[in-house]
Parts: sequence; structure tokens; C-alpha cells
Amino acid sequence: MTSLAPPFIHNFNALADARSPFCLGIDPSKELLIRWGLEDTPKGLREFCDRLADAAGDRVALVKPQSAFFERHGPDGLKVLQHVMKRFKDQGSLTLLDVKRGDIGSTMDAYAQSLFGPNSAYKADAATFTPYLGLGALVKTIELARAANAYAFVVVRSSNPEGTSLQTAKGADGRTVAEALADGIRELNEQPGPKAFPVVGAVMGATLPDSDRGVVERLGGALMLTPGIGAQGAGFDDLKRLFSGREAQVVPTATRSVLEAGPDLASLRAALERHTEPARRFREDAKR
Ligand SMILES: O=c1ccn([C@@H]2O[C@H](COP(=O)(O)O)[C@@H](O)[C@H]2O)c(=O)[nH]1
Repeated sequence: MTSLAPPFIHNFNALADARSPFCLGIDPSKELLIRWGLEDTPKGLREFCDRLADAAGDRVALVKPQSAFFERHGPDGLKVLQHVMKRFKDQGSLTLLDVKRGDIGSTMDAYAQSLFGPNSAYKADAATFTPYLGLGALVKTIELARAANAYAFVVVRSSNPEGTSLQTAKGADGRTVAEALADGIRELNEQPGPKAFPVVGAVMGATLPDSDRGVVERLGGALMLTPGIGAQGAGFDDLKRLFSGREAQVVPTATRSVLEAGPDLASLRAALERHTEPARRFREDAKR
């Protein structure tokens, strides 16, 4: 299954420089479909996605459809998910499927094939994973991602307040769960070999307190996907607070704060620009 295409990290960096590092989340909830004057059906879902793709054009490096909002419409919803991923790929964006898979190793192999393998319905460029059955259970997934030149974002510190007590609990060696995960991700990315490029990133909420700077430092060269901007209360200033010095590794993402501007195309484009521009300026800071 080894792919000859350039690795995700290479493609992302090129697009982030040419467009913006901003990752557009796609969560077509019932509320949003109704707000856009659409039916809460696969037909409405497809119209929503097509309109969003029209608005986005070639403005974003990466899109992040949340699988749950497509799965809830059954098999026809999954066809729309396939369709929207292809549409954005055709517009030159990379696709990150937000599915947060996490299971024992043997099941993870099957999930990895379903996301990145030759028979995958989605052929995602990247996907999200949860590590609570152990980072070790994701190792084969990461090998498959590496072979396919894809990328795995592992949840380390989520944007929601409910995650904190679990993610900051300390193990016997004194490290928090998040610190131990960050060390494990750095080690996975530093493994030598013919395809020795970073293939594992971290989900690190933009809502996190300053005390999480230490986790950021442990991550080495991993990309950091930073949900929490907009609807969850964080802003682009929080990126400076948490990730300064690591600007080139940050993938700012937001969903509702863009989608709520629809269905009008001009309003959607303006909302998108309110996210792509500060994300681009933040990345530029790394070059100063
Ligand atoms: O820690 C995390 C990881 C993923 N998400 C996802 O982001 C969107 C919500 O984004 P908004 O910008 O708040 O609308 C949704 O798909 C979540 O599953 C997250 O919020 N936090």
C-alpha cells in the first residue's frame, strides 16, 4: 500500500503557505440545515456541502468533515460524505476526516484501512484518533498512515472542559496523561527509516490554559490541530498565548463560527476570511 505521493506534511505546508493554514470544519447539524433553509435529509445535506464548497473555492488548505453529522443520515449520508470529500479534493484542499477512532490494535488496523487503504470509501488525507486504549494500539494505524502518506491527529488535550481531569491525571512516573502522550507522539515522529517524516499530530484545544505550554513543547515537530476558536470561546490571540515559537506547526480550525454565516455566499466568504486571514498572519509570525 506504499504511496508515491508526497507526504501529508509536505502538502499541508505548501497549501498553508499558498492559501492559509486554516482548517474549515464541516458539521452539518440539523440546526444549521434548518438555519440555511434546507431539509434535514441527505438532499439538504448535499446542498449544504455544495454551497460551502462553492463559498470556499480555493481558500482553505484543509477541510474537516465531522463524520457523525453524515452518519446520522444513514447510507445516503455517507454518500454525501464521500461526495464532499471528493469535491474539496478537486478544489485542491486536503481532507481530514474527524472520526476519532480508538480501539484495540487489531480493530484499529481495520479502521486504518477503512480510512487510508486502497478500498477506502473516503481516501482521507488525515483522520482523528483517540488514544484511550493506549497510544501503542495506534502504532499499526500510524504505519498504515505513513505508507499511504496520510496523517493521524491524536487527541492529546481536547477543547472541551470535560476532558481536563482525565487528560491531566498523573501516572506513576509523575507525567500527566497528556505529557506522556506528547512524548509518545514525538518518539513516533522521530523514528528513523526511509519515510522518516512526521506522520502523527496532536489535537490541542485553543481553549487550554497556559499550563499546557509544557505539553506543546514535548510534541517536537508534530502538527497541532487547535479546535475551540469561535463557538467554544477561544480566539486567534489564544494561539499566540499557547503556541508562540511553534506557529508553523499550528493548524487553526473552527466550524460553527464560519457555518453560521450561511447560506448567503458572500457572508460565508466573509466569515471564512475572518478565519483564514488571522490564521495566515499567525503562521507568518514564524518567519519573522
Ligand atoms: O477537542 C476537540 C476535538 C474536536 N472538536 C470538533 O470540532 C468541531 C466543533 O468545532 P466548533 O468550532 O466549536 O464548531 C466538532 O466537530 C468537534 O467534534 C472539538 O470541538 N474539540
